[in-house]
Amino acid sequence: MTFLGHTARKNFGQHWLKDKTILRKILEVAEISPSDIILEIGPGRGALTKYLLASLALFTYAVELDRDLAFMLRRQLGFSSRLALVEADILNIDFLSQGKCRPNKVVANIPYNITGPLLENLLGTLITPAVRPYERIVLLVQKEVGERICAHPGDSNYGALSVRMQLLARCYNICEVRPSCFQPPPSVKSLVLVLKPLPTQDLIIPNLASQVDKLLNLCFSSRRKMLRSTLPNLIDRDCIENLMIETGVDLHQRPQEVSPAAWVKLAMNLNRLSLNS
Ligand SMILES: C[S@@+](CC[C@H](N)C(=O)[O-])C[C@H]1O[C@@H](n2cnc3c(N)ncnc32)[C@H](O)[C@@H]1O
Repeated sequence: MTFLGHTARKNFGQHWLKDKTILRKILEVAEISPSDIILEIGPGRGALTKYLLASLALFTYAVELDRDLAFMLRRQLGFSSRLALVEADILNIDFLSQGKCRPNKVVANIPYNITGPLLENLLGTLITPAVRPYERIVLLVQKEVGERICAHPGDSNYGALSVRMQLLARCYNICEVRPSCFQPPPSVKSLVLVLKPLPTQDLIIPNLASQVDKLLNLCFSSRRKMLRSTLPNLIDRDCIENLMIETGVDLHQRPQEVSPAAWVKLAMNLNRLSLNS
């Protein structure tokens, strides 16, 4: 697919969003107000950027890796005093540590091949979460990944990613996006995902987070086993009954059935048991 002589680059995940209903939906769920400073990742040919410029947003940073597209966009939209077009790899930029003019929201149709590191860049990790997180992150992601992030205990796709993400942010699956909404169409379905990072006071402390991390790695590596069969790798078999009573978590469950809050309770008690021993 060529745009002003530019052929879409597969390795940069270039799929231009052309469906106006989806573009409007993204803007709607971003809930943009006049004080918002937006970060757009990968403006590409500017489909979403134009909507952001027409919105109430105070200012938009658009970060594009592709030099040719950045050049074309600068010529097309560079007149706007409410837009800074940054030619860079988003993974090398830390907007969160900026001062007063830092973006407070992210709105983007991202290249799917960098979803994992990008989420880490935007939210931090369970052990080292972003200190002053974005208020709201609206992303188009691969449907399968978005569904895993938003999955509930008991869903077939609920896993360690769901728990880690839900302990960092409220996660909402807004709507599915068909491949035909893009040009060229990607080979996978997509969805609009909204993440509302939790305020710092609702995050778990690093010590506890590393225990949760350890628990998730251990238990989800044997996802068919009941917790009471896996946990003796971490604590004395004799403590299992106590752990069940003190946490109220049924250890006959498999990891896929355990809620994020229950993982935290388990980790808290494991921390205590290991301090006592
Ligand atoms: C899926 S396209 C979206 C384009 C446009 N926003 C749209 O909706 O039509 C992803 C865009 O991200 C850019 N991109 C890829 N990797 C990037 C990175 N590491 N940093 C910044 N931009 C990147 C690509 O060049 C491409 O323009």
